[in-house]
Amino acid sequence: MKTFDALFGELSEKAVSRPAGSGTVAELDAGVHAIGKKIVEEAAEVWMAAEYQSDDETAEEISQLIYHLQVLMVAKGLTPADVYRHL
Ligand SMILES: N=c1c2ncn([C@@H]3O[C@H](COP(=O)(O)OP(=O)(O)OP(=O)(O)O)[C@@H](O)[C@H]3O)c2ncn1[C@@H]1O[C@H](COP(=O)(O)O)[C@@H](O)[C@H]1O
Repeated sequence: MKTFDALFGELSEKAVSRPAGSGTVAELDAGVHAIGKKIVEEAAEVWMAAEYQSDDETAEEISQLIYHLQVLMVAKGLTPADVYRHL
C-alpha cells in the first residue's frame, strides 16, 4: 500500500526523470493554474462522493485529491515537511 510520503517521492523523482507517458509530467508542464483547477474539481468530487456515493468511492476521490495536491507541491517546490509543520 502506497503512503503519502511514498507517492510524494515517486512524483518528485518523475518530475526530474520525466518519463514518457507520465501524467504527472504532463500536469506539471500544464502549470500551477491548471493544477489548481484540477484540485478544485477533485475537491468537489470528494464532496459529492461523501454526500451521495459509497465510502469506497469517497476514499478513491480523496486519493485523487491528495495526488493533485502533491503535484502542486512538486510544482511549487514544497515538501511534506513544509506542510506537516502546519498540522
Ligand atoms: N495516484 C495517482 C492519481 N490520482 C489521480 N490521478 C489523475 O487524475 C485523474 C483523475 O481525474 P478524474 O477523475 O477527473 O478523471 P478524468 O476526468 O478521466 O481525468 P482527466 O481527463 O482530467 O485526465 C486520472 O485520470 C489521473 O490522470 C492520478 N495519476 C497518477 N497517480 C499516481 O501517480 C504516480 C505517477 O503517475 P504517472 O505520472 O502517470 O506515471 C503513479 O503511482 C500513479 O498511480
